[in-house]
Amino acid sequence: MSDNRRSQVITSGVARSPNRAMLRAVGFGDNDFNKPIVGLANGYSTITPCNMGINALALRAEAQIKASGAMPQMFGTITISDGISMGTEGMKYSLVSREVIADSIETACNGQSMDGVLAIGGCDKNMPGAMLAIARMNIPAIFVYGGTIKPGHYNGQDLTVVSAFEAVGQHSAGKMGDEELMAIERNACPGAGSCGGMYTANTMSSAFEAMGMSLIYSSTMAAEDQEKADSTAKSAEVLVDAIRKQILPRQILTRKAFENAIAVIMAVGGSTNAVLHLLAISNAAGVELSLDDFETIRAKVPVLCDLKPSGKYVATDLHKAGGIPQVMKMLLVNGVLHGDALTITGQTIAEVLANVPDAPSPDQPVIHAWDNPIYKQGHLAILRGNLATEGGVAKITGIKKANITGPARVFESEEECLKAILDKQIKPGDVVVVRYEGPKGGPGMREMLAPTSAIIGAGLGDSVGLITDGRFSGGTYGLVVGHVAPEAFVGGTIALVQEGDSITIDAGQRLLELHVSDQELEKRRASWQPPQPRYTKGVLAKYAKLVSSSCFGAVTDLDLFEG
Ligand SMILES: CC(C)(O)[C@@H](O)C(=O)O
Ligand code: FES
Ligand SMILES: [Mg+2]
Repeated sequence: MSDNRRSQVITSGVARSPNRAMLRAVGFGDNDFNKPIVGLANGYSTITPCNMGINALALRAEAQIKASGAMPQMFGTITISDGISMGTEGMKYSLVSREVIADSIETACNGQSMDGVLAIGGCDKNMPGAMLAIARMNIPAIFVYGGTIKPGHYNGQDLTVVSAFEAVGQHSAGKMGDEELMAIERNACPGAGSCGGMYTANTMSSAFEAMGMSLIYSSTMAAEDQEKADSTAKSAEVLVDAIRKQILPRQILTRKAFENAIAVIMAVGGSTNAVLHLLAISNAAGVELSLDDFETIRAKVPVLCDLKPSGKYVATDLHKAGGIPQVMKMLLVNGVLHGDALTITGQTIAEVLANVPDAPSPDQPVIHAWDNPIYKQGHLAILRGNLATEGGVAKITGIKKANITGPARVFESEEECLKAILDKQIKPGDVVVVRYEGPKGGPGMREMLAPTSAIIGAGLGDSVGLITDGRFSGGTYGLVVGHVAPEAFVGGTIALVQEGDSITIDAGQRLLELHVSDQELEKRRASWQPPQPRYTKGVLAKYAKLVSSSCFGAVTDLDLFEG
């Protein structure tokens, strides 16, 4: 079978003469029509440091695809930078952009019968967006991460953009002056690359490396380093080879691959968004995966890496300490990683990791030894209770105790909540509720980074809980529970909470409970009115109409033609 098995429908036979005429105009010669056509989904954008270095990588990939005997066809994919839109109405487009990116890559590749795709992305949604498309299309594919930013420096501290979010909280709490705030702002983001801690972008790049869909070591390389460009070229070569061998994404994206990704996310202390994105990708790949699988794996996997947001180091430090392969090898030798899962190179995970030492070097502080973890179990816990019958996701890091019972302080939006924190209306012991920020209600589950950073900045991280039907940034930590489902907009119990009601968050018991009698809740439910949708036209309205519960990944194509 030829390597251009898909693209021959646009390149061969008399009837395709007009198609070939078009392709000749973009550089095809007589000998090129039997070569595979490789889509190059280029996430380049100048709006954000996360994606501004990607065009150079895309050009490198383009040259290598050609050199490897295939025909690269570049197209752009959009990006929404959470760091730019955070805290504004625009942030509602963030999760929505994941679907737009997936839809656009699927549309470009399937609409033009491409034989494979190399996707390059930098910011949070580029990665899951690309992987959704890859899983849906099931054509040979590889993901190339644009790379992490290097840390900024100020006063002997390493900075990331989240330092600036936390500085706002400290500034409002009167603990930081204007000058220091400005110095942090000026130094937080020193160049190109995705937000530098173990935030969402670095979490998802690590997950994809663990799943075998990116080359090893590639997910923690700095965007600006030469090795990033070299690894991009290598990725292009590996992809063309995978097209020849017809290694398909669904052979790689198996249940074992998802379990491996979850294990790595726990070990590195990754973002809550990974829960949402892996559920979404499993839906696209046709793999059974549920919230409970995260709990099962969490029980077996310790947090090994001391990384921001709650830890000390950034992704480039993890890279120097041995990167994701070192973490994976530790998980493998301790029996919590599937070594027989396939990678895009055609080798198994165990084969790819063969030369990685079983234990990390004792001369580095980032990756702890297996028997000296940061936390004995994973940090992403799935909570349930009358407030979250479809589950909620807690991130338990950086706090002294993982439970709180206190009075509800109810806010109908992120803005209202942030204002109350900055106005010092939130007191130790309070449980903040931010609702109508869910997949349908927001729509789009905004990330509550400004309120959670303001809580940390005000020194309330250990004494105030926060629950929301929205999401969190990878930069968030504290006593926080997101993805609370069912969401307020569809009449979930979170909609029925009243100011002053008692709420328990207990990560140890995995409980999220509203202490109001069933009878009283029934009464409240009977008088609850669904609110008007915030958007009735355009992409936010389309998303709100189609989107599933967060417990299925907040996807737009869950059961479109069922029942
Ligand atoms: C702005 C950030 C840090 O990128 C955030 O959006 C995240 O999810 O990690
Ligand atoms: S805003 Fe792009 S990775 Fe953080
Ligand atoms: Mg984000």
